Amino acid sequence: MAENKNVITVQDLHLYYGQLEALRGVSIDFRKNEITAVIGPSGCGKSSLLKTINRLNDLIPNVTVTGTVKLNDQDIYAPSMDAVELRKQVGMLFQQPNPFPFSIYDNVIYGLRISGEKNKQVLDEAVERSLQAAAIWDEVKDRLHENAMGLSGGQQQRICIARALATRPKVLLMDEPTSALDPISSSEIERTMLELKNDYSIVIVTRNMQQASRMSDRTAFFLQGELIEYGQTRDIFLQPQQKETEDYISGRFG
Ligand SMILES: Nc1ncnc2c1ncn2[C@@H]1O[C@H](COP(=O)(O)OP(=O)(O)OP(=O)(O)O)[C@@H](O)[C@H]1O
Repeated sequence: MAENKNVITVQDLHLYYGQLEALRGVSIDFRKNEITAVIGPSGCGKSSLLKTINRLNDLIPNVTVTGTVKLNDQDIYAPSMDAVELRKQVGMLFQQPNPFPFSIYDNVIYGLRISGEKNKQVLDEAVERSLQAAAIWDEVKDRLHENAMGLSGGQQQRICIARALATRPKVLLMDEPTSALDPISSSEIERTMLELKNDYSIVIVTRNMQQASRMSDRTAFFLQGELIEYGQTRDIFLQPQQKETEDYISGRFG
């Protein structure tokens, strides 16, 4: 059997906040070891899609989800799927870096500690491995027990990446991860992402068209809760098939 290249498979996904239909029958696959950019104007459902993939929408009252979302072959909405376990496999990064007000070390091991890991050697190794992968080890290795809130915004965001990586996720969801950062910190995060895609699959929501075009392998364009066009990033940017896509990426709306 051919190896499945998709890490996430979404089929006919509808998501309602009360009466409001925020996702209208979305079917999309995200490939392994690729960066996929999700673009579209404000309110088109980008964040809702991301939150559906690690079931963060479970926390919002009156949300209804229909359709299927699979992580490899596991249905993430199956009753047997534990949401905490899922979020270890599908990590998420937000616009504002959100480290906990603890030490750098305790931030990184957070997910391992809540799953009961107590072995100091295992935790120490996870901290070094994750901070290395998030490209911040050299900057913080001598201050692991200082409060993470004392770091710059870009450093905090890389601590959050390390925190997500510590549980060895399969997928990283990133919701505008650089939009609150200065240009230098943003390019550090971008460089980190390009290294991470060797080992992880990344889905990034971005409003920055340059970022989408230089970082991603594939791009998905959404409008009013619908997937309008999805394909190789160069095709979406150079030869969009839909007029709405062309209008959006050329800055005519949004
Ligand atoms: N918690 C919520 N309760 C009710 N409606 C919501 C909620 N979250 C999002 N919505 C609505 O769902 C629709 C899609 O919102 P979503 O945040 O997914 O869009 P987005 O494309 O990420 O927008 P933006 O680029 O502005 O962040 C919008 O109409 C929004 O107002």
